[in-house]
Amino acid sequence: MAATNHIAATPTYDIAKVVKELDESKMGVKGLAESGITSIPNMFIRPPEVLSTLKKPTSHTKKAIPLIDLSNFNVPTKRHQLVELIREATSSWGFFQVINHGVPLSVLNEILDAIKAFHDQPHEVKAKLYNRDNDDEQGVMYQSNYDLYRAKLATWHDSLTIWTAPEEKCGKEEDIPEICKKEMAAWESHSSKVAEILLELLSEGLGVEAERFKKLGFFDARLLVGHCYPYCPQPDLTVGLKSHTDSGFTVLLQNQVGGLQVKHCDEWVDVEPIPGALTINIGDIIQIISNDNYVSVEHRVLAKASKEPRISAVTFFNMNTNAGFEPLPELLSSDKPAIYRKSTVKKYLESYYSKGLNSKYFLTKVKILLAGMTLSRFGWPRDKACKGGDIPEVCRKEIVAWESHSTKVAEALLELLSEGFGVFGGQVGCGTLLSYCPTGPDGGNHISHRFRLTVLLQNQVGGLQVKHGDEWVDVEPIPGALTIISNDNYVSVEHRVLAKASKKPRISVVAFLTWGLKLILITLDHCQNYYHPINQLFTANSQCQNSMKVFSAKDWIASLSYKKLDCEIRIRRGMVKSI
Ligand SMILES: O=C(O)CCC(=O)C(=O)O
Ligand SMILES: [Fe+2]
Repeated sequence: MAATNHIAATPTYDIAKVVKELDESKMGVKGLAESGITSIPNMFIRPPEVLSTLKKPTSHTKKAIPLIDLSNFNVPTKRHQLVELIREATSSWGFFQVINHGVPLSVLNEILDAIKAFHDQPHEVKAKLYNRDNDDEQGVMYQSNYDLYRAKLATWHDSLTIWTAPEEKCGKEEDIPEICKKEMAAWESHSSKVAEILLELLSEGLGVEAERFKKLGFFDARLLVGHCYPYCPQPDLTVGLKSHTDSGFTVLLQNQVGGLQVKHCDEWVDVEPIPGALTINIGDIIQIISNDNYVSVEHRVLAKASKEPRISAVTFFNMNTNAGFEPLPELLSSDKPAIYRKSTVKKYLESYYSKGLNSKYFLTKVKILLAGMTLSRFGWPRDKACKGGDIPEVCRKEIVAWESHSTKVAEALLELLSEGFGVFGGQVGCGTLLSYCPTGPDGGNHISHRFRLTVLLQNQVGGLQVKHGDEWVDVEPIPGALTIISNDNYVSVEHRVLAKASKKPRISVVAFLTWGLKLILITLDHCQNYYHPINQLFTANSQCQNSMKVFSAKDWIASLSYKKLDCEIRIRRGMVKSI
């Protein structure tokens, strides 16, 4: 304990070492809290961009996740209304609370008390159960921070986890701690009944047969978790559980301490503890299966300075690791094509862990690409050029202006590149493409077009991604910025556009020319953040590192004499480096 604090104060802080120390001590964060520390070790301190979101907004009308009364679920005349309420809640919030769900209050109180009693046991008792199997989680495990080694930082919680299905992962009867065995069994059986009712109602909400989710195997893998979020001396510097999404279907019971928050319209909304209520949410795989009719929403738990710990009992319902999933065919039509490709739970889990529990990353990976609507106007060669009068009047003036401006940018860039690379000749053609991506995928291929240089302007919706190594990286919308994409003679940069559930369509306007390098972002206005996307795109060992550059407007204008940039390009002999 003292060692951990000592390390926290040392300037050369070896996070991996401290994490290992905490793990090997088997004391959990509860042990740490009880050791009398007044400040938390550095490994728990979240970055400023997270800490700034922990403060409560001062003047908002308080939002709350939907609260749904399940008493009528078996009344045929009321069922439709209930289905609608649940459909609405799951499509807009991804979360809701239920009351009158049929689980006796005594069962709820007993499981919370039993989980607390488990965590309250002396260190020596719990330490015997403390184990970590990062590769194949199964059986019964007690541990602090189940993602301790995968996540970059630790959070303020300890958990007891018990697998109850499938058979081969199941915790052995004798391994389940006596202190909560009976209560865990009752919680599992009752939470499963609630899950069964709700998965039926969710199926009906999609207009598919009531048993659909059950038949897909959502009861095949079951995990019970008893979380404990103990007293934290500095709750403003860390979180109880970091922001994440779940994978399948989750039934959660919390005690009265609170701290669970759900992200809704970019705001963190408290899930207020309601005596007797259960909190329900769907995860990423259900979002995919429902073809985005239901949304999987980020949530987190705040750390608290309350003496009473937050306790939660959670049952996760999932498909088996080897199961495949894809948007339900019943939901698809030419108007509503599949938004996601087929995948497997195994791939989902690999992606989840490889990205430090970033589950949403998987959704972008399996998202089908959009072709969108396109309108082309080719300025060159002449035989391909459409006549001015062919351009729809609604955007004629603007397209002509865009074409002239983007061509100037491109020409200046081409001259620079030509000088820098020492290549001349070839034909400079220009085409303009307006792209509008409302809904609907093309089911198709990543774009890697034949034009040498592309000048692209996008609105703030985002969705453009560039392939960098094996990863798809977002090209963040920056107000006033143009994105330059190019294929050089040898390497072309694959890029694509994601489908979005945003109400606003993605709009982009693109000019294609024949020459270029790989990817450059030019900011045309004063934008403090123009390094951000480029930093994301850079990694130490990538080819892209040598083929991208951010130009500020100032640099760009200054460079029109071509001296400064030209010099830099020449030095790199054909490679453009970052500034
Ligand atoms: O303890 C809680 O309320 C949240 C738990 C949770 O989100 C999880 O384990 O995935
Ligand atoms: Fe969760």
